[in-house]
Amino acid sequence: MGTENFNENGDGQSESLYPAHLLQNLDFNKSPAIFKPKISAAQPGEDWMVVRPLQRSDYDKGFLQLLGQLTSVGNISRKQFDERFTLMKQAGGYYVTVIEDTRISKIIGAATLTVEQKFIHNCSLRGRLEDVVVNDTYRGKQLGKLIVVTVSLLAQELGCYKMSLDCKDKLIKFYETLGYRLEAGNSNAMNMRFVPPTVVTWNRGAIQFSLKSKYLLAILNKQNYLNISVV
Ligand SMILES: CC(=O)SCCNC(=O)CCNC(=O)[C@H](O)C(C)(C)COP(=O)(O)OP(=O)(O)OC[C@H]1O[C@@H](n2cnc3c(N)ncnc32)[C@H](O)[C@@H]1OP(=O)(O)O
Repeated sequence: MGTENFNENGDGQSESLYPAHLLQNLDFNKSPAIFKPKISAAQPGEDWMVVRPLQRSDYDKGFLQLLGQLTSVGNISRKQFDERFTLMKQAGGYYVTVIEDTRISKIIGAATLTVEQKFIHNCSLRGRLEDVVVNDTYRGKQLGKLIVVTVSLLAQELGCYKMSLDCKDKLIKFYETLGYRLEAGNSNAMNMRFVPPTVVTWNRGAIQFSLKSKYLLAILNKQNYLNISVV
């Protein structure tokens, strides 16, 4: 994906992360998920609801606050959001997808498909499902299923040979109804957590040093350049 604008309204505000038309022809009959009543990304069942790619203007539509119902997000400025949006778009492979309640211009559901480029399996593509969340006042109305099936079908459409996810045990049943399987001998998620860099400020007369990496500090300490420790 290049740096095309994907600004389908031409208003400068609705620049999309990826082309919105990719969601219009997804065949929901390919999914084992049961929707009662039947809905799809193109026809989500309510005229005030739209399933679409993340847009730059979603900073003002509560997208980050919605992610806050999933995990800690931090205090992200508009500039930070803009920069991350631009980097994701330039890199390609990021399909952050949202559901908007257009009556109140609020993002009420989200899920991300990331597509990895591989050498294995004949230079294949692998999809990963990340950051699935539905606003708590809209849960239990099929929106979780809708957003997950949307990005899963998108992964298939883009040519991924498989799609993987990590989830809490209590959500295994939810994902099984959507076609995901625990594979015997191949269903362990392992993590290595990295401690965020420690900022240490060192005052020497009028001069102030700030070191952001405890590893750099450790090296300097070892060489006797500094005699301070990480707190
Ligand atoms: C890969 C990842 O990102 S994992 C992280 C998942 N996200 C979270 O945990 C964030 C907090 N939770 C949520 O946002 C929501 O509860 C979601 C996204 C998990 C589900 O959204 P909803 O809109 O409520 O789901 P939806 O209405 O489509 O429910 C589908 C089915 O799953 C079941 N289900 C939904 N949530 C849960 C849950 N937490 N535990 C068990 N079953 C659940 C529902 O009972 C429903 O079953 P049914 O079809 O038999 O009636």
